[in-house]
Amino acid sequence: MAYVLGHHQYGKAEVRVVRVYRDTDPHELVDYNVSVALQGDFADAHIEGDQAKILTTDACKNTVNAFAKEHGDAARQPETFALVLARHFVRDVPQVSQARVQIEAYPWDRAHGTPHGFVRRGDHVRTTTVTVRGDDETVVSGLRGLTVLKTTDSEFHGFYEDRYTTLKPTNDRIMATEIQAQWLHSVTETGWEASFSAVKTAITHSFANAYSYALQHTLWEMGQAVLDAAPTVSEIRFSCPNKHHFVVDLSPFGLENPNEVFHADDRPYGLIEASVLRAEGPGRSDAFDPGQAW
Ligand SMILES: O=c1[nH]c(=O)c2[nH]c(=O)[nH]c2[nH]1
Repeated sequence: MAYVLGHHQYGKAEVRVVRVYRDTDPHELVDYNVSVALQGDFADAHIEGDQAKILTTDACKNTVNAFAKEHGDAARQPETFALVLARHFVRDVPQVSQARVQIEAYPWDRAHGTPHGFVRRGDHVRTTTVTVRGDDETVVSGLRGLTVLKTTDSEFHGFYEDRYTTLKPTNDRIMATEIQAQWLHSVTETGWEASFSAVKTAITHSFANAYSYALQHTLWEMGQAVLDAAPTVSEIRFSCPNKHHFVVDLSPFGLENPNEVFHADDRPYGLIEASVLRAEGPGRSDAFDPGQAW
């Protein structure tokens, strides 16, 4: 035959499951969007139309929902929930050789101290990508949608110029971005919530405090801050749009504008991406969500 089947995987994407812990007072909840991708002995489904080895994607969805009850404790953290799910698919379904479970976790805050009222927190989404292949397990945590801005301590000048370059150099500008980051752990067990919080704090602290000569420079500073703060993180990858803020020309109105009034442009945007990793650490590119622009 002239053709061979290349990479293939399948599963259920975006199972929206909310788990309420009613046996606690006050109630607690987690709110997840779970995607499962399986690899294994599935070529016959493509080539022969033979479904004998296909665990249905419907069963994948059912497993996610059932595990939210049966493994309620694990479900409290996205990383542990993804681990029990991925281990199940690999260990209990013989034809599955690799399971990747990705979870987006939507944070909720308790409303006004009530035991059962919540307000969805919109400042970021927490993410995880867990991959299990035999005994090999990788855990990547992440966040997206974390929008940050600083009103000064950001310069951009000295750049290469060609005949199409019109950008004016600046010694003082607004810098803003919507941070998307994923970081690889060298462990599969830790206090996931505390770990997430330490990384998020390192990112925002570094963004706010480190003097910036470019968004590229800020990614490098934030990456180092995370590796300093989290000894069990071996690599962090950033994908950050430069949310340009342009100084509005108020001279037609006889007004000066010393960096006070800006137009917040939404597109196009510079997209700056970088990975920061420990020099001695082994790279595990296969652990990361390829959905991020890598
Ligand atoms: O921080 C920046 N990095 C760039 O590469 C770039 N390019 C650009 O036009 N503005 C900026 N800002």
